[in-house]
This record gives sequence, structure tokens and C-alpha cells, in this order.
Amino acid sequence: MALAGVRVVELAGLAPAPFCGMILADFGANVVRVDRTKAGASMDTQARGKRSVAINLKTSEGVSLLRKLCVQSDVVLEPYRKGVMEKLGLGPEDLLKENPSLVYARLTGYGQSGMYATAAGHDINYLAMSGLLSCLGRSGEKPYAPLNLLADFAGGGLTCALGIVLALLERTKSGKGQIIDSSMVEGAAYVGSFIWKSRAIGLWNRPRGENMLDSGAPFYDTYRTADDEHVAVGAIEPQFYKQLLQGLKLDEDQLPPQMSFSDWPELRRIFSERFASKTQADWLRIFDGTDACVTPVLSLDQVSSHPHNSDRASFVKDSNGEESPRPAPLLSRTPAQACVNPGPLIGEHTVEVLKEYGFKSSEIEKMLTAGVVECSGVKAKL
Ligand SMILES: CCCCCCCCCCCC[C@H](C)C(=O)SCCNC(=O)CCNC(=O)[C@H](O)C(C)(C)COP(=O)(O)OP(=O)(O)OC[C@H]1O[C@@H](n2cnc3c(N)ncnc32)[C@H](O)[C@@H]1OP(=O)(O)O
Repeated sequence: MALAGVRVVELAGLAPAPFCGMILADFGANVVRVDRTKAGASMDTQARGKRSVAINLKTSEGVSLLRKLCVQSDVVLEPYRKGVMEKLGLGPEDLLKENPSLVYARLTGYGQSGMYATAAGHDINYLAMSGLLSCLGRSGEKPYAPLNLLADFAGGGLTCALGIVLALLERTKSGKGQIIDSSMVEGAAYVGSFIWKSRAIGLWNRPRGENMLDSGAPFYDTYRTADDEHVAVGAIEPQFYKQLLQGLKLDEDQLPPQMSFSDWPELRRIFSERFASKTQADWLRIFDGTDACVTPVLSLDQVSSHPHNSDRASFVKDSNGEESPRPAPLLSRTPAQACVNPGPLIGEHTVEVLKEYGFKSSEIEKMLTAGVVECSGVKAKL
């Protein structure tokens, strides 16, 4: 796999950093998640392919242990509030001094500087600060956050993974590591570059929810069908719009022009009435095989069995039978391989990993006894 041989230390966090670590693990990196001791069950739902070491970082021995792990690693990924790692003596200056080729990734909401740098926050706050949240929502309604996808995952975990891979690539030339300041506000804004850069062509001149791609246009929206399912319609270009009207059995000459903004509410009413007259399956029989850009709105339970997705095996099952998306994109020679085992228990691999990093059984025993580290689940032999 593409990242085989890359050693990553991921400090346990909420959603974005775990996703970043999972991407690296899916593509072959050896990812060790550092959990707290006495933590109970892990909340990490993105733990596929990782191992867990439980270390008490509130002890000096725990801090020096983590430092030793980082010195022998390629990447450290930390998800804490600005200043937390420095307070522990594990800031980038300290670690890069000992391991100049270390890639030190810091994934936060607001980045390492600025007036909000030390403030708590979550996806919705970061999205709001990126400017994008102001664009999301139906006409006349307040802004609406689309799950926690944009800041936590697209602008956060995924963008940070890109930064790590770029830094690793650059390191092959310079031999040097570097610090990655990954701010979810900036990552989300960057993902939204199209919005900024297409303002000049008038795509976003109208109020929220009244533009072409923000649910304003009737040819770019979802519609309820007779069986209470939905279809998604994305018939933007005139040649595709024509096919939409043909499928709906509407006569273009009897309708207002496609791009007449003031007629969009009336067009939407007509489309809604038509779509409500047949079931989703009826509409798919009509539109599948055309370029009308009409697709079913599939639930999470339906996606893997849709013939298109099942043909490509786009979803995978783990050993518990739980389904999730196969890692994307597909690399032809060195594709990712999602691990089928469920995520690790907290501290499940403490002994195994510490041995791998060169610690002697007696040293590990001492740390276990002192509560510096914990080992749970399957007891490894010392
Ligand atoms: C009713 C509740 C149910 C909860 C169910 C939860 C279900 C999951 C839901 C996921 C929701 C996802 C949401 C929508 C998100 O947006 S997640 C994104 C959150 N934001 C970020 O990640 C940005 C960067 N991080 C942060 O800003 C902050 O970490 C935070 C998220 C605001 C949390 O702040 P806070 O809890 O005060 O932690 P921090 O200031 O980071 O300090 C961490 C402290 O923990 C310590 N620590 C760390 N590892 C260890 C260890 N192994 N052993 C011992 N201690 C450890 C650190 O030393 C630090 O301690 P201290 O400096 O505070 O003394």
C-alpha cells in the first residue's frame, strides 16, 4: 500500500483527527493511537486499522515515553487545543529537535494563531467562521449545517491527511520534517474555493437558497415521490434539462425559460406535482439510461445494494458485519485495504507496540505497575 512503512503516532481526539488517522491507516501507514489510561470505552469510531497504546501523559514517565515513540516515528498527529502539547513538553520544537525528520501535524479548529486559537469549538463554529455556513440553507430560513461533514472531515481530517502526505513527499527530497498547522476554518474555506471564485460569474448573487446550486433552482433539487422516497435532480445544462422535461412529459414551449429566476417557484411547483405522481422506482425506470441527471436519494442502508455501487464494491463490511465506505480514491497498483477488524480496545496493543519500539519487557512491566501505561483486552506476553 502507498503508505506502507510510515509510522504514525495519533493522539486520541474527537472526530477529525481520528478520520485523518484512519485515512493514513487505510492507505497502509502503521498508526498507533495514544489513549488515556483509565478511560473506559473508546469513542473513536474511525479506528479501522489502528492499534492502541494507553499512556498517562500526566506523569513525567508517560511524557518521556511518548517522546521516545515520536522520535522513532515519521508523523505525530495531535488534536488538542493550542498550547496543550507545549505544556506537556511535547511541542514541535522539542520533538523536531530530537527527530528533525518528524512531520508534526496539528489539527485544530482555528489554527495555532489568531484571537480564537485557544477557544473551544466544534464543526458548526468552524464552518460559520469559514463563511460557508452563511451560504447553506433554504430560502427564507436560517443557515443550516450539513451534518459535521465540511469542517470536521473535508476541511479537517482530509485536508490534514493531504498536508501529511505532502510533507512526507517533500521530506524525500529535503530529508526534513515540518509542522503542519491545519485549521478547520481554513480547510473548510479552501474546500469551498469554488464559491469564492465563482462569485464573479454571478453564481451567488441572490440571497441564500435562491441561487442555482443552493436549492434555488428547480432543476437542481430533490423531489418527493409517490412512495415517500426522494429523487435528486441535477439537470443544469440545457441538453440535460431537455431530457428531464421529456422524462417528466412536460412541454418546454409551455413552460417558462429554464433560467428565469422569477419563474423558479412556479417551475418547482410543477416539477413537485409531477414527481409526486409516481414512485421512485417508476422514475428510475424512466430516467436510468438517460442524461437527465436524475438519481435515487439512497439511504445509508440502501447504498451498497444499488447495482452501480455493488458493481464497484464501493462499500465494505468489517468482521462484525458493519458496513462502511471503501477507502477512496482507488489506486491501480497500490490500492488501500480497509482493515476488517473492529477498532482496538483502549490499550489493547500497549505491550506489542512498546516491544516493537525497542522497550524491554522489564521496562514495560515497570511502567504497567506504576500506572504509566495500561494494557487491556488480550493480554500480551511480556
Ligand atoms: C452528552 C455527551 C455525549 C458525548 C458523545 C460524543 C459523541 C461524538 C460526537 C463527535 C462530535 C464531533 C464534533 C461535532 C466536532 O466538531 S469534533 C471537533 C472538535 N474540535 C477540535 O478537535 C479542535 C481542536 N481541539 C480542541 O479545540 C479541544 O481539544 C476541544 C475539542 C475543544 C476539547 O477541549 P478540552 O476537552 O478542554 O481538551 P484540550 O484543551 O484539548 O486538552 C486536552 C487535555 O487532555 C490531556 N490529555 C490528552 N491526552 C492525555 C493522556 N493520554 N493522558 C492524560 N491526559 C491527556 C491534555 O494534557 C490536556 O490536559 P490539560 O492541558 O487540559 O490539563
